[in-house]
Amino acid sequence: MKVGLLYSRIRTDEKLLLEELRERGHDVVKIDVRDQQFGLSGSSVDAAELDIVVDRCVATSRSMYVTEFFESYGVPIVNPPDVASTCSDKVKTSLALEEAGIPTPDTRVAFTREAALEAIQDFGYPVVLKPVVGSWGRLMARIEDEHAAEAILEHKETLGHYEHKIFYIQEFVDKPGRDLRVLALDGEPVAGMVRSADHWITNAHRGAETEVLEITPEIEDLVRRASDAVGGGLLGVDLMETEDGYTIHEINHTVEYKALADAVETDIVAEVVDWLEEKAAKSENDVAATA
Ligand SMILES: Nc1ncnc2c1ncn2[C@@H]1O[C@H](COP(=O)(O)OP(=O)(O)OP(=O)(O)O)[C@@H](O)[C@H]1O
Repeated sequence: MKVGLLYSRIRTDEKLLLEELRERGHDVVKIDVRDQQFGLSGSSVDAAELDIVVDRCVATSRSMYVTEFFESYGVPIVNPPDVASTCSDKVKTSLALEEAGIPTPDTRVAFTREAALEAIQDFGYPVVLKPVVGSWGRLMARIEDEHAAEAILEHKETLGHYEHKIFYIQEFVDKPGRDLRVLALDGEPVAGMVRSADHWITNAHRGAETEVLEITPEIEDLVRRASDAVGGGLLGVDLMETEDGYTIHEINHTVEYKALADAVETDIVAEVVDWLEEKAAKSENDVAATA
């Protein structure tokens, strides 16, 4: 198959994917989105010759728009723009999970400092404030008291880009020093890891320790439903443990899998490529059936 790889930086994740695709004899067209222009009916890349496109842009802004273009050029894309749009925005993700009846941390959004402070006081301390669009735990705050709340809200309102004036306030989940990441392909869990840290933000790239997560039927069911809720695809579903069971706080649409690949025995990159092959073949069959 001929695969278009959209990227702006080749990380280990992309290297692993490229290696697996090439080992299997697939033709890969590397598309550095920084060098391209995307027109309404086509770009300098011949989209018609691609069987599938994989979006690996690090910047959410690029990922959001470039997926729109390739979908409009009629190429199957992983992940499609509607999935990127929901997963890249914490408000949309929270609403999608809630609508699907999936446990997710209680969250409120406010647009002014005053309204945000009221919401924070309703939750009580500690409370979590997150940017609506963001990753790697950046610019997240665990707020312990009113003085800190006032200062952070003032800073965000005064110094922040307009997106930072959307205050996304979330209950603090008193998790046991770890969270869980499951990689899923159209809802099917491939592998999972536990990320443990002394810090309340337990992201792997911040140095959390990782170990294999046993995917229980309960986790499998939640991951499948969470994936369906945002439109499926190649996703990283993040869960936290609470006294009342799991809660899902995040679904990543350009998921990094390097840490997971290191933590588990499963050859996750091979599984991803198997799945891409199936997707490309299915799309070819669908086209043939309608021709
Ligand atoms: N409400 C919460 N209560 C307690 N801890 C939380 C809460 N929300 C997030 N965390 C911790 O912070 C980490 C990062 O949170 P989140 O995934 O929402 O941010 P992110 O910037 O989207 O990170 P990533 O891109 O790595 O998924 C989580 O893995 C978890 O350890």
